[in-house]
Amino acid sequence: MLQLQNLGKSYKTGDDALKGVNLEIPDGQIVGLIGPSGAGKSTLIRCVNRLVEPTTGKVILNDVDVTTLSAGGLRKERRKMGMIFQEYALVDRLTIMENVLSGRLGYVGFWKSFLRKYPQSDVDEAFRLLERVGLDHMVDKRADELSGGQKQRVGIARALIQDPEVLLIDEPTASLDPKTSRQIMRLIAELCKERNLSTIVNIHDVALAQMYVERIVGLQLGEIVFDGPPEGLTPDVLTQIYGEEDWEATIDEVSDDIDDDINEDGIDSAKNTDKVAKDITEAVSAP
Ligand SMILES: Nc1ncnc2c1ncn2[C@@H]1O[C@H](COP(=O)(O)OP(=O)(O)OP(=O)(O)O)[C@@H](O)[C@H]1O
Repeated sequence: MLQLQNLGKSYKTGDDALKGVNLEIPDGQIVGLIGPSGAGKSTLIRCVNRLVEPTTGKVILNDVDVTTLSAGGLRKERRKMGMIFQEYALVDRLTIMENVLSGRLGYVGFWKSFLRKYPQSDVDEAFRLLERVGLDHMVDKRADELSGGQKQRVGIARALIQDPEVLLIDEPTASLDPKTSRQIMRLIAELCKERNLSTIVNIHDVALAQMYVERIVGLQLGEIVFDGPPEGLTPDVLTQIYGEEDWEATIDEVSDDIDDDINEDGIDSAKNTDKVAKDITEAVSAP
């Protein structure tokens, strides 16, 4: 169970990005975080693993108060928090297998990881995970030879090899085409259930969120203004979260033209930003 208690973040610029957020996410539940640009979605996700330091409140993961941990304690706790990024944050020149194994960095230490000396059990688990995400036929391919959808599958396997208790997912489909986006969201929802993970997924696409998550939290100006099942997102509620728009049209987009071609290529508009690279390093870095 992940609990956020009165979580607040004020940036030095004076922006109050989060204003006393309270949220409980049981094991195995996937929560879709929606809201307009600037609502505080990324800030909330990054406060959970303290990539952004909260100003007030607590983050409690299975009885551990993450907010009061020392640097060493925090590094250990972050092993339990898998992160998945919009721009994948893979190392282009490494293979799929090496990228997945880099998720073990927090366990094996930097030098062993640098020299690629992973225990056989980690390699076996990486194979299992790559099979689960549908990439076991291309383990030796370089990351920069992959489509966007394939890169995100590697990102998912890398997060899972940490053996996390929580998944924090920031815009996993924003760089993907609609069909690949559905495949990735479906995979995330399945894995969350299979592994009993508390999951927060920050997602811009309301229709996509409605298809794959069981609970939606709507943020506006750093406050929760909706918390309920996808069916509760009526045009009135959406107007409250986002402002005026033709919401009937948005909700109608929820069609079920899904297929099972998991290796379908996605649009890869990835431009790995320094910020994301820094985040992933911090999120999995060794003690
Ligand atoms: N590093 C920062 N320094 C100062 N202000 C920031 C910083 N990061 C975010 N903010 C501010 O905090 C608020 C919330 O930003 P945040 O990125 O969390 O929103 P968001 O809902 O994720 O937006 P988007 O959907 O556009 O990514 C905004 O007003 C933003 O300008």
